[in-house]
Amino acid sequence: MTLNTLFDIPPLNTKLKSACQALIDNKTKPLGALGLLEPLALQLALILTRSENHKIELGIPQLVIFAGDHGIAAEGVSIAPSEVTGQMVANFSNGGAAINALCQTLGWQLSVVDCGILVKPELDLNVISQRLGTSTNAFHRKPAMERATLERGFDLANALINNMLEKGTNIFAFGEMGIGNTTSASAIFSAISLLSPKETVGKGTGVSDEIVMKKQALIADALSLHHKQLDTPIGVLQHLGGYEIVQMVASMLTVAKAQKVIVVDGFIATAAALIATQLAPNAKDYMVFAHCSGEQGHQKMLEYLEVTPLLNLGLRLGEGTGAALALPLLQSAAAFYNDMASFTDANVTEVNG
Ligand SMILES: Cc1cc2ncn([C@H]3O[C@H](COP(=O)(O)O)[C@@H](O)[C@H]3O)c2cc1C
Ligand SMILES: O=C(O)c1cccnc1
Repeated sequence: MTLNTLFDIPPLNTKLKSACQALIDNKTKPLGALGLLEPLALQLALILTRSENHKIELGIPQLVIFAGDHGIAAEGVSIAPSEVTGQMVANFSNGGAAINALCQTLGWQLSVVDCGILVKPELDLNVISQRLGTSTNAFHRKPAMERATLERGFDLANALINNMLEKGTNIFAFGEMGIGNTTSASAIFSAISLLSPKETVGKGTGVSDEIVMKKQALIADALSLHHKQLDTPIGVLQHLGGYEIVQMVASMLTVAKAQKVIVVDGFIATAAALIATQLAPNAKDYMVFAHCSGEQGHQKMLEYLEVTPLLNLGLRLGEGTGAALALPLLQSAAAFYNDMASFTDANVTEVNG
């Protein structure tokens, strides 16, 4: 597969827009009274239905966690060493992480993908192997990865998601695990937005102010080292990204190309969404932004993308937790769209003019 085949994403079926909006407006409630659930229902209808008489049918939702290790972690940019990435992968497989508890409660199907972590997971773990290496290069010294590695990551993720699409999945969320990956996500955001690292770097797992300054300095070094290669989204991803971020970008593009729903998680997932939308602007139409995380920089990233998140719970975990939590809101939007009566049907006096 060449990368470009994923950039050609069909626009939403805007011919349906006024009919679906009218259907929402004619339901027995004051205009707009269901708040953000209303544009959410409209978006779901435009993605998943083919006429205003059709219901929104959400299938079994699929959450995929992509894990990868980062060379930059050796600079001490996190509260944890890189080994914790692999330990958490085992924890996901054994059902003991926050995301397991949420998926279990909310009904997400969960898959875990090793995109390239320090030590290969034990064979008895339920982990899909799509390894691109053992760790990226520290990006303040070298490109995070080779271009061919990025392309291989696109192929692997594309094949995995196409397989899930063939089973009928129409709602996806992507989580990540990778010690040091908030530094990578901030670098990506700075390279694309041209905001200084001071504005894009936060505390990640909860590092000290001193480490925050170190993260900023490492990113500033990387931006100046690679500046000639940062003028395309693929250049940014190759030089500053991570193996898990590459596979998230490709997965998002694959889902958008298939015209299904992507629920976007926190800071790192939104950095992947940022690259995906730079590569294919129409991809944004298929994305629901689940939440604004506690990571400083996430709100600015959402503003840069001109999107409104559904939740603001101060989460700062990743793993797909924020995306998982948004599922009941998507289900509620579909439920009111599918099941509420119109003023005419219910014999209620039309109040919306
Ligand atoms: C035990 C543990 C579980 C996690 N689950 C997600 N993350 C989150 O923290 C990491 C990013 O933050 P930073 O850039 O500061 O390393 C990612 O792995 C992310 O998924 C975790 C981090 C830890 C330590
Ligand atoms: O917003 C996130 O996704 C996030 C924030 C801090 C650490 N890991 C993830």
